[in-house]
Amino acid sequence: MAKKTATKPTKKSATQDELAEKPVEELTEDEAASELARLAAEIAHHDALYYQKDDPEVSDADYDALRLRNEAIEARFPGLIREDSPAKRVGAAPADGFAKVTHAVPMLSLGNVFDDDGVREFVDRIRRFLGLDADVALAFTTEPKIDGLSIGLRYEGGRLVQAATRGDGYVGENVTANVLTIGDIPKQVKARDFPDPFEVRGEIYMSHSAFAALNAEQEKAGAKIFANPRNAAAGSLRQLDSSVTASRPLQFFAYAWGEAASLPADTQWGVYEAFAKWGFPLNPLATLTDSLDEMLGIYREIEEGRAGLDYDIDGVVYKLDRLDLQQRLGFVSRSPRWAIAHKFPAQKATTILRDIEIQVGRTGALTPVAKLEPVTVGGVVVQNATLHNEDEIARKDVRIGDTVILQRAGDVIPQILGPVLDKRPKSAKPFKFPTVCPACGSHAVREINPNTGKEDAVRRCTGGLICPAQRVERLKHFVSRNAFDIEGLGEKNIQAFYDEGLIQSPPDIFTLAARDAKAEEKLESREGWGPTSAQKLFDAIAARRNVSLDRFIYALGIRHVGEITGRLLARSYGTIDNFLKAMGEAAKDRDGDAFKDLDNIDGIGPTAASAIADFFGEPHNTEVIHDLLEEVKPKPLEAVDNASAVSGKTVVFTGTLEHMTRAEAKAQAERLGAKVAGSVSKNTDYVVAGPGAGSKLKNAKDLGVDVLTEGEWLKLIDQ
Ligand SMILES: NC(=O)c1ccc[n+]([C@@H]2O[C@H](COP(=O)([O-])OP(=O)(O)OC[C@H]3O[C@@H](n4cnc5c(N)ncnc54)[C@H](O)[C@@H]3O)[C@@H](O)[C@H]2O)c1
Ligand SMILES: [Zn+2]
Repeated sequence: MAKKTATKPTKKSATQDELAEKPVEELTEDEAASELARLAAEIAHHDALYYQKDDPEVSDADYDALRLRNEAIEARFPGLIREDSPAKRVGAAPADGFAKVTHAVPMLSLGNVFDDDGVREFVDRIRRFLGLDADVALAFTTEPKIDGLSIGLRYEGGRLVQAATRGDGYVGENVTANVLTIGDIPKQVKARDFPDPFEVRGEIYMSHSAFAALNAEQEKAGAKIFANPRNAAAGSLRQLDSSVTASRPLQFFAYAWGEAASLPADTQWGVYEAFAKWGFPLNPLATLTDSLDEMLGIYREIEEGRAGLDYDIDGVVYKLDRLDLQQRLGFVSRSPRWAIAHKFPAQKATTILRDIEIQVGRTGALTPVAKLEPVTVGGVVVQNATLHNEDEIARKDVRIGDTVILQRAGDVIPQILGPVLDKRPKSAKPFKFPTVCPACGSHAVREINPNTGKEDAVRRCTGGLICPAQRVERLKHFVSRNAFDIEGLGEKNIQAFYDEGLIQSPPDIFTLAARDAKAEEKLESREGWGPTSAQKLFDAIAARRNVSLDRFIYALGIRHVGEITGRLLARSYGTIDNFLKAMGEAAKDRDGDAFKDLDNIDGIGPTAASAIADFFGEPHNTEVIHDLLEEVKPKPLEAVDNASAVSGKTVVFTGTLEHMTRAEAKAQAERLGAKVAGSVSKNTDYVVAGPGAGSKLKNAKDLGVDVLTEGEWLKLIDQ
């Protein structure tokens, strides 16, 4: 187990922050190298969140700014371009859980331009590359750039045999079972001229209406809310269970191809026509033109019609029509020379930030929401915008009363880019993020990630059992199968009893029968209930008054305490009284022995240890537990052998064991009443050291702890 170190948040050093702000022209070579390293790491981090988890933590605009800065620095210092430069990469490698598919033809990205000049240069560059004069007409297809995720569909003998995501462009994820559930995508193409094999490529997307319906359902179920239709489409497609994908309405447009035995035409447009004939959906706004002015005109038409479309688009893609010329032009780095995306500018507006409201989610996360003077951005009235989290507010230094710049990009939730400093009222003070939960008054804390030593961006309420924002979810967890497992008290009944005020917190469950006996309106007279079913429920509840200690601990819903940790805690502390006493002390003093012992339990990491101490440091929680214990007497996990020679002793195993695995040795020791710790301290009674034992053995010797061989240990426990 990783030892707990001083977990002060490691703040980015001022120099690194300053560096990030420095104009590219002023960077020294050393600074540029360090900036490029930082950008490579930061962009890789965002790519993993965006492409693998479908859960970005910064807006696309912020992400694009990182990429642009990387490009600018690379352009000035070409000698410093890194092997792992983000400019050379596409997407992210496949996530775990999916089989990998190597693309026969790489699936790359597209270059971007942001204005008419960019498009002009793109066309000029093509002419220069091909050595064509300005009077030679060049035809281009124009079509909306769909904001979804690309997919490669491989057909053999006309049958869809494999579907793969783009991944890192070379290796994608096999999502065939999921794609088979998408109605838009032909599973079999009978046409005789359909190439064999043939890989059709295009975009999978989710419509606005489907997205809104999905999020409404997710919210009802307390599940993850998707930031935008793109994330929802990607999250829905990249499911390990294809029945989940089947329940999400995904759609498809074809616009490209990969490996092909032959092609039905020698132009992009000709292939599109064949796609349509074979039954693949083509975007109805796609057209063909041979004039630059017309391309730009079409761009504007599509941009104007954008708000009326039922799906997100973020630009227009131009592709050179002739395939022989595409072939000659080829690719540069991560994009083709013969195609480009003309991106729409993000829609921006300024307005006044009236207030910052803190919402508490069902997991206790505190989210700041900007309350704005209503303003129209891109045809939509906006009154709320996300501020993501505490650090984001501080970084952007947005204050209540500020005039702020608002942006609605492909994202459905508008973003605040920053304040207009000239318009800042004198009275505006930096926003103080609350450290108590606005819903229940409990402490709200930021966890420390033990791997990075950094604070989690999210602040969470610790009042799990009493926080109204979290209560129902906690109650559902409390009665769930691996916790109290009360038959007849499932999620539906808990919700109903909660809504009616019958059960507000766990102790109420156990007073239900007594209250019902006195009540005028009895449970049995409710719709769907009767005397038998009511009595059955009361009996089921009564049967749980002696639930085992591990279930009891797990039921409390402490963050990072799952069933296994619940069991470890129950084993280590034996009785509820011991446990509560130790946790009370651990909560009071993070440097004290009680906390160290907790942190030392083999299998409990520093994150869980802190979360447990936070939980018991919150008086609201201990009050609920106190009330609960008036009703419930948790029983120790399993009879441990108190008469054994090692009962009550603390033992540490280290090195290789020969007669049993580490897990077996641990379980056996615990059965005999010993505590198994992960590291050696002055409280350790025995260290059992096998071959290869290292620092623990040394610590034991330094501290004068008894060191046993495996054989000596077995003798001691009489096995
Ligand atoms: N917020 C974040 O953390 C984060 C992280 C990574 C990427 N991003 C965002 O993702 C985007 C970059 O992703 P990218 O590398 O996939 O590039 P891209 O999405 O800008 O362009 C390439 C993609 O466009 C798609 N496309 C849609 N319609 C098309 C059409 N008609 N013809 C051809 N291709 C079409 C294809 O899937 C293709 O792979 C940016 O918008 C970026 O902001 C955001
Ligand atoms: Zn709360």
